[in-house]
Amino acid sequence: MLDQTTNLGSRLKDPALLEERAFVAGAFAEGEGGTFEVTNPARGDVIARVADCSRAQVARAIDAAAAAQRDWAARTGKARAAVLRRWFELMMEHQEDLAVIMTAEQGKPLAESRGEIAYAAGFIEFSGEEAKRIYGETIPGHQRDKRITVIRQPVGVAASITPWNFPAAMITRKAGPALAAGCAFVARPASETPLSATALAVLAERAGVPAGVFSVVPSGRASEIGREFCENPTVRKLTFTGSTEVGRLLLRQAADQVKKCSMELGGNAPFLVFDDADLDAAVEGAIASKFRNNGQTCVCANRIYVQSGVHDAFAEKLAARVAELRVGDGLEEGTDLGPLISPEAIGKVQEHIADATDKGARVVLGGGGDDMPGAFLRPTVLTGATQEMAVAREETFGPLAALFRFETEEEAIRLANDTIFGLASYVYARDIGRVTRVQEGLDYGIVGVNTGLISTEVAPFGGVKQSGLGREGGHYGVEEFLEIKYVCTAV
Ligand SMILES: NC(=O)C1=CN([C@@H]2O[C@H](COP(=O)(O)OP(=O)(O)OC[C@H]3O[C@@H](n4cnc5c(N)ncnc54)[C@H](OP(=O)(O)O)[C@@H]3O)[C@@H](O)[C@H]2O)C=CC1
Ligand SMILES: O=C(O)CCCC(=O)O
Repeated sequence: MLDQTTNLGSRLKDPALLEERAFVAGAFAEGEGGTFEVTNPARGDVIARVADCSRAQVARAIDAAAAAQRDWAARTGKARAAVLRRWFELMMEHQEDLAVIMTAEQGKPLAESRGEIAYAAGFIEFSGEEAKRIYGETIPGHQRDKRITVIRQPVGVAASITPWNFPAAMITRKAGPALAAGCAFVARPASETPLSATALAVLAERAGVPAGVFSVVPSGRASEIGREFCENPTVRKLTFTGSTEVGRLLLRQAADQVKKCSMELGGNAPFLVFDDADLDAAVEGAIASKFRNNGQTCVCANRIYVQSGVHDAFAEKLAARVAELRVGDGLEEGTDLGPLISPEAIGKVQEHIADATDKGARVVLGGGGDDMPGAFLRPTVLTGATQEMAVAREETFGPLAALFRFETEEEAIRLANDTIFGLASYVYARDIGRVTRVQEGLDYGIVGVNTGLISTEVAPFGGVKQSGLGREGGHYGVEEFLEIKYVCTAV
């Protein structure tokens, strides 16, 4: 173990949560592929060497899941709920340690990491409660001697591939509902952020999740593990969060076995501010949405459309608020914006800024050229953005607030929908008729009305168009892990 790892461990009340091994079939194990390095994006130093699971090791985790699932699925919903409740409680008891681990590997400020742990634990809690309510149905028979019943059963072994931007919540948002439904689960975390996942495994074991029901297989070989999940017939459900590009690839690979898939893919969220909006609230909403996780979420406002009558006032207020945001190491209290996940991620933001300014946009604050070391980037606000710019077509995934001007409601809806994506969208207005028309006109899976924060474990999160398939959260999330069986009985 490296010095920095030891240092990180010494910050924890429970150093056993800092786990570099994989969790396969109920046991912590070294990686058959050796190890891969995890770095702290705020400093660029190596903080851990984590087990690099081989494809064969992942196959064994899948076999163990299949074996463990039979008993897990046979338990009552109440019994599964009790285990999930304990897992939730342990996450909250260790919230601070889990947050420190997350910030060290991901970079987000501690306050956001604490928030993510509560959010992540919420999925385990909520899904566990839903385990008791996996109801069937009776349907009046189509003939005098026929009785029709519908039952819901677990889909089988589920496997996940998740990104680095929410190292805990993207796993629990899938694993919680899967376990509630009676599935066993194999999680492959992003190679940048495996430590939050292995810490979850430590707590799952302590909570009494049976051996094999939840495995964590970190690996530096994403495409190999993706192939195993798609080609191994024991995996009946693949659930992925990440880029649309990788989502498409996994869908193609999963097609050969007609595997059930949930895909939570890229976004390009429009944030509409109308003339009648409460401007101060709209500015706060834009800050919350745009700069959460330093702009690195698929629901971050990517295109801020402001109606002409309030455009200049909004731009001025927004720039003033953004100027107050403190950039720094997420482990230091008071930091508002941590580093980006990697120096490469900075490149994409800078490209978007350069492309926009080349095409006529004006930088109001920031600008991307900076002498800060590491993966840091000061936030930028620019005006005069248009649909032709890269920032209008692709998600920036960074701290760039691009303002577009519009005149009419129809134009705003048209511009907002002018994208292949359809995950989250936001509207600030006070006229109830306008709000209703706009929320109905937006081709998105999620609409925030007069709020910039829409994420919660109780609601169905997911997108339309190329933003994905399926929903996560609430009872909808559990349904993604259930099959419907119709039974026709002659009496
Ligand atoms: N919808 C969302 O929430 C997210 C969207 N994105 C978008 O994607 C862009 C790129 O980010 P990035 O992190 O590279 O996203 P990716 O889609 O590449 O990565 C997401 C996950 O998929 C894994 N992965 C990558 N390639 C494959 C493959 N061939 N088969 C199986 N799994 C694979 C990654 O592994 P590994 O970590 O080893 O690369 C990671 O665990 C961002 O700028 C953003 O626009 C990114 C993250 C989340
Ligand atoms: O960006 C993502 O990966 C989606 C998760 C965002 C959220 O849950 O709010």
